[in-house]
Amino acid sequence: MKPLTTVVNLTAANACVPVVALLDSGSAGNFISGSLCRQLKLKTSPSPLIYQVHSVTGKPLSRKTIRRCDIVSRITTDTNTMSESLSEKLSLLMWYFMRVIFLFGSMMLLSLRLSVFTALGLPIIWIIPEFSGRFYQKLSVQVQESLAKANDVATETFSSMKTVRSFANEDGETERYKKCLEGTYALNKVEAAAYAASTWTNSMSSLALKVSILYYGGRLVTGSDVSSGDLVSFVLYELQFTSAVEVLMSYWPHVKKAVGASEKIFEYVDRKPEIPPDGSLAPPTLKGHVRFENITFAYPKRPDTDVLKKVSLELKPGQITALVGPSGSGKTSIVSLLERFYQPQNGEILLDHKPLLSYKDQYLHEKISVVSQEPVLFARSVRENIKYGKENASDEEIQAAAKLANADDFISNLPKGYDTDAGEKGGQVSGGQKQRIAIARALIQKPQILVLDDATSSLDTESEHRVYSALRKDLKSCTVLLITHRLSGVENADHIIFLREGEVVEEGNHDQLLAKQGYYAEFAKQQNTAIHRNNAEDVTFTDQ
Ligand SMILES: Nc1ncnc2c1ncn2[C@@H]1O[C@H](COP(=O)(O)OP(=O)(O)OP(=O)(O)O)[C@@H](O)[C@H]1O
Repeated sequence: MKPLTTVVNLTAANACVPVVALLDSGSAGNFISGSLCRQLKLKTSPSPLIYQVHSVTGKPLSRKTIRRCDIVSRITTDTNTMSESLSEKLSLLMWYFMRVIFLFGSMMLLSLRLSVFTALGLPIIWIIPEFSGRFYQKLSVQVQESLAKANDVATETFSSMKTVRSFANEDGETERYKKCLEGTYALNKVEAAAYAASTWTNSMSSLALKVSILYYGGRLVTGSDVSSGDLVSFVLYELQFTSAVEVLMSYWPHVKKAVGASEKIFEYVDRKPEIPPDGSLAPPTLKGHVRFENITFAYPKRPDTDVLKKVSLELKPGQITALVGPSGSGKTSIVSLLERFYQPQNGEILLDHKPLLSYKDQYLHEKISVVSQEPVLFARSVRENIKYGKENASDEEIQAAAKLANADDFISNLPKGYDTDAGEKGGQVSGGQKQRIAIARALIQKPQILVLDDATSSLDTESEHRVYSALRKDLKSCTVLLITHRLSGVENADHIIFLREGEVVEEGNHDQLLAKQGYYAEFAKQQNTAIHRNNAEDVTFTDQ
């Protein structure tokens, strides 16, 4: 790893350089690879963001919520520290340790008194580096944390570049990044000073020991207790001995640090997820009948706020069930529970009359496909995006899924058709096109339960209608949960559940709910008013 100061000097010059520099240096800026995650068997659990943050010495710093980037940089830093120390420094430490033993034995053969005198002086060269080492170690943790923070800012800025630019806030972000780097730089200077001071005190203490041995040895020679030849041999051995002890001293903090880092890594590996382990059920056929029974749920971050209160609902196979309600009423939370990302505090979720908990996690995620409002596409071709998760899908299957999602026409009109690059996070296709590719990606899995969480919000009414008609025709036995704010979508549903402040307040079909003149009727009225208002505005605009 390059010295940190080099990294910081590089980073100060240009906002783009540091990321590269940090990545190259293999320091906290590195991203953990998926394979490493798998090797460490890290579970991306629902409450993924709650971890205990530890210093590299393994002591808990505080129980707080940290971001993914923090976890990523912490794990990469710790794994780097551990692998470096174990591969190189531990073997050197063992070699020097054997050397110290051998040299001290030889010294004892030459003069027992001088050897005892040397041994008495050893604590001096032990204690001073121990204290300076602790201080240095504390500082290096701070430097790593500060680097991780700077890296967070860079990552966030680059991944939201469009938003940054549209608010003309490039300078603001550069300033934010600069401030983080300045903090790191300041810490680096202190770290460098501490390093110099500890090296200096180490050398001075061992020099003091050598001088005292020479003085005491001289007196022993004068008193004829030791021959001058033995003293010379002893001093030669002692020089080797102290330099070996110095090397041991300098490597010791690294090994201690590696022990702390390894404790942390194994703590992650052995971490017990806050949700109960999954079951073993993976039946060959699944009907897709879902029941929520008296579900009460609060997010771990806000344990006092129940977002779902005694919710009971049923999703039947072959039916489209629409979940409607004001923003924040808990619709997406229901999906998260169905995906087993969280565990409800009370109540039970049943899938085909068996507790959701008894199913294998992977099986559940194969059988349940969720398309969200802002699906994530990968920077690969449209074809690769559609067959994501089903790598062996044939071209015919890809096209069939795209047709179902009403995406085939626009994909065929793209410059390279299905081989057109979707761009980073799907940046080279429109919002509606992105949603249709995501729906095709979900459909190719042939899920038994399909959840469309505002997944057609960017489609025009005509395209939306075509998607629903195709779904209705093709997914006859599939359970569809449709979350939408648009009346045009809800009207396609067989059953409608109205959620308000975490409670099911009404359910039935469109006509039944309209007749009730309750919340749903009000929702429909508002939608119609909005449509009329939009139409009127369009007319006025055209007149002008
Ligand atoms: N990860 C979270 N941690 C804590 N609270 C959360 C979390 N996610 C959502 N909430 C809160 O839970 C409540 C329900 O959110 P949810 O996303 O389920 O609502 P929604 O009905 O899907 O809203 P929308 O229609 O706007 O998507 C909201 O008050 C929200 O602030």
